[in-house]
Amino acid sequence: ESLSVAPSPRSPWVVVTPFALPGEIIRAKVYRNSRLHSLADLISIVKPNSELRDMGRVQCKYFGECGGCQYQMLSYDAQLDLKRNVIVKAYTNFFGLDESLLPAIESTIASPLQYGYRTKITPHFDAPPKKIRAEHDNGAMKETDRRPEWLKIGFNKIGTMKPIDIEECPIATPTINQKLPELRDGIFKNIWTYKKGVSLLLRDSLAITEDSGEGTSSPSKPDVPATTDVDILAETVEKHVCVTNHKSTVRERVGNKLFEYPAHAFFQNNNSVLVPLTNYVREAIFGSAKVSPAGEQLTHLVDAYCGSGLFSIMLAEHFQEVSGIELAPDAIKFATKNAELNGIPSSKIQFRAGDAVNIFETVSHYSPSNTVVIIDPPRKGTDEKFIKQLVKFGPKVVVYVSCNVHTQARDVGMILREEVAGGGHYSVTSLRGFDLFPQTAHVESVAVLRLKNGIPLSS
Ligand SMILES: C[S@@+](CC[C@H](N)C(=O)[O-])C[C@H]1O[C@@H](n2cnc3c(N)ncnc32)[C@H](O)[C@@H]1O
Repeated sequence: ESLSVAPSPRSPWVVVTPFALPGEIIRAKVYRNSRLHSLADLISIVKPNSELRDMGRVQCKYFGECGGCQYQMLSYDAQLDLKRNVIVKAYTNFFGLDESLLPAIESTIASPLQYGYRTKITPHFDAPPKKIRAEHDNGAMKETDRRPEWLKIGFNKIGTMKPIDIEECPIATPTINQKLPELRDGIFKNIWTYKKGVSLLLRDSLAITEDSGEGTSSPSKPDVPATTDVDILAETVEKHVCVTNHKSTVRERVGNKLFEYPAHAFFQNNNSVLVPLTNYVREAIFGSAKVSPAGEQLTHLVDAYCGSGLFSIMLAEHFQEVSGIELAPDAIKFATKNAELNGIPSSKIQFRAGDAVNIFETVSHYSPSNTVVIIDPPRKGTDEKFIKQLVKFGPKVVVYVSCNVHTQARDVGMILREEVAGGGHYSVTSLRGFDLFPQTAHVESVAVLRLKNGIPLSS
């Protein structure tokens, strides 16, 4: 979205318009007025910012209409720069402390895939409108295998809650795009059976074959218990399939590890960036030479908001003991299963279902000065209760991974303000974006905090 400020003598007034870039002169039509700002549709670009905009880069036929990927006219480097600015602005507005307490915000780390990366999409459609259903029920309408004009299966039109029809999604993986037409055809054929709108699910998964235990696979009975089996799987089973049933199991490979999770549950949506992301977190903790800065001995890991165990399992080999916590019980079952799947003994890694704040009771035997806590909460961020417990525990290193840099900036500010029980404060030692969502305005942000004695705070 672009922000245009109405010229004086008007009172401060901002017009929010999608798809416009800094420095452009645009013609826009206001469709809604709110307090201190209006929302507008872009009608035309009177003077483009030709340094930034190149419409030849756009790869999606729905660009400008679909609310999804607004950055396609930008070079990838410009997208990464803009995302860095989002982090700078979020910390300027929400950190709540002096910005001199922050390190230089480094350049955003690129995604290896910039299209064809999304492993999950959820197109949706509305049920037949009443009038049309009445016509159908009266027998006044012919059955058809083709999509009726009123039926749109796709993503919301920008600025609305109504879907536009989407036949392909260039940011989704090829496996998902191959499945989409078949799924859409099934809906055309059965549209009169839908009384309500439906959100579809398409997830890219590695095939789980007979050999690898499909059908027998259950959280309590791991289908691939030993590391050697994982290696065999790596060579033999890398066929991708598209999972559409919310209750099915999805399997993904991240580096030399395998992860399974229920199709309806959370998993990071860009597989291509997960090795760079988890390597980055490892290096942020231990230093690039795997030598911990200034004689730190980091032997214990706490993974708060652990989902199905991505960070715990990817980093387990670098720690003596790992403990994860997550609210969703089925994600925890899969995290435990994933540890087994990758040959990590239960004596070393444990996962618990519960609110993240409860983890500090269960790791009271961990020595804080040897402990790293990873926090990866949902968009709303973490909360004061968790932060108070975190600081009371006082781990040596905190890595805060976030898909919402605004709540992250607020939470990091809160952590820095608290004084640790044994004295000292946290300081941010690195802050940088990760591009999990190329072509879109979203950015993942990773902040690394270390406990220092006697760091002065200015607010
Ligand atoms: C952004 S996801 C991160 C998951 C995992 N770290 C990963 O990378 O796959 C956030 C997770 O936090 C979980 N969650 C939400 N609220 C929570 C809470 N109060 N305590 C613990 N986990 C929570 C969600 O179920 C979700 O799995």
